[in-house]
Amino acid sequence: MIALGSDHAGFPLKEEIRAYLDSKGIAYKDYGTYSCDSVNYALFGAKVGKAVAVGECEKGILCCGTGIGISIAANKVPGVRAACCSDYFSAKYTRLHNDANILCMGARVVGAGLALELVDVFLNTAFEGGRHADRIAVFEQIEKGEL
Ligand SMILES: O=C(CO)[C@H](O)[C@H](O)COP(=O)(O)O
Repeated sequence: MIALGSDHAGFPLKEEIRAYLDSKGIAYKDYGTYSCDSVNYALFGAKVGKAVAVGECEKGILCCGTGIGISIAANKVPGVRAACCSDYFSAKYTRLHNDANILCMGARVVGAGLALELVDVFLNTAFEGGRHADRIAVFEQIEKGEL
């Protein structure tokens, strides 16, 4: 299950992604927003972040204007590793090396064609583990205030 979310600026891109997931038969839960009416992106970053952190959804996809604000919000939720990406290499390597669990994109940055390529590689690339797992383990220590 994929958690989807956006603010008003990201809403049109979220709708493109929703249609793409439908066409691929990939299950998702849409946490809003549901129109172009102005909203606060942090609320939707938090909703999707929590859904992923508690295991309700395996991964998340978030869109705002830049992808940055909504990624900052999602990353405040312990257990979330949200990556704001606008190129293929980063979307691939944030899975391979960072085990990112939320992909964030800016609807005012990337077109729908590129965004769907990023979604595809993000959802279909496995974490490499090994030396990268040791590095990810430090995130948890930071979250617990141990570092
Ligand atoms: O990108 C964003 C946050 O990082 C927001 O989508 C953006 O700030 C919204 O701007 P506006 O209210 O002018 O539509």
